[in-house]
Amino acid sequence: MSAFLRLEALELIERNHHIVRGITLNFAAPRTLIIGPNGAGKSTLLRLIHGLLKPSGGTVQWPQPLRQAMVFQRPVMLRTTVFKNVLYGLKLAGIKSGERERRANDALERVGLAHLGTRPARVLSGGEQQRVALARVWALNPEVLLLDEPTASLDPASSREVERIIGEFASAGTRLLMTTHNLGQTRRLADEILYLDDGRVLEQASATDFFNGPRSASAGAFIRGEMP
Ligand SMILES: Nc1ncnc2c1ncn2[C@@H]1O[C@H](COP(=O)(O)OP(=O)(O)OP(=O)(O)O)[C@@H](O)[C@H]1O
Repeated sequence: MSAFLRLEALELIERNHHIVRGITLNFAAPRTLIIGPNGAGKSTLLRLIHGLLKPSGGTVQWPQPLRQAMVFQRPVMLRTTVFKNVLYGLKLAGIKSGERERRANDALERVGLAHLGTRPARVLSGGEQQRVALARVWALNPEVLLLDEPTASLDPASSREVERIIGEFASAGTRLLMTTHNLGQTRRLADEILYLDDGRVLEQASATDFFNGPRSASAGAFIRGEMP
């Protein structure tokens, strides 16, 4: 597999604090899950990759430009209907009217919210709002989807529904880079694991190898639930 994304000596320093410490690696797997203890730098790494933060050093290289989208732990809903929330992203992306409506309908269908299209988005439950956020990115047909703890604020049933939709992105060929604290979810979704601790990548391994025998003491403790 050839890399679709390369990080070269990527570094982020904020107020003399090293948050990302010189990460060099290639991404080639369809679904990479980024895990590690609180404060390891997982969210920061995703933000650097998506261009939301400017690195202090090093580079983020896309050998071929890919359409990217990102989903956050807490979705931001515009003060309008569910349908218009999805339409708006398409408008920003320059998709022409007509095509926008078709795509928005298709995306809401895909996440199981077609019946809530006329509802104000901000009155929906957290789980439903996250599905609107996923519909918004589904409509944009991203080639890479970055997800930062997308189920962290959700109850188990909503989490599973969001996980199902994330699986649909993968089935449609969208590459996934995702952070989570849920090890069950990691096992269900990951092809590859990136284990971060204190701004460093301690392991990059297939999910099978990682769970069968993590090489670092930190990852071993993390899997056993023994992190402080
Ligand atoms: N803008 C900033 N200025 C200073 N420190 C920051 C900034 N952003 C993040 N940090 C610190 O960098 C470290 C990494 O944060 P980050 O949110 O990336 O970790 P994480 O692995 O995603 O953690 P969690 O699992 O708790 O979400 C933390 O110690 C955090 O407090």
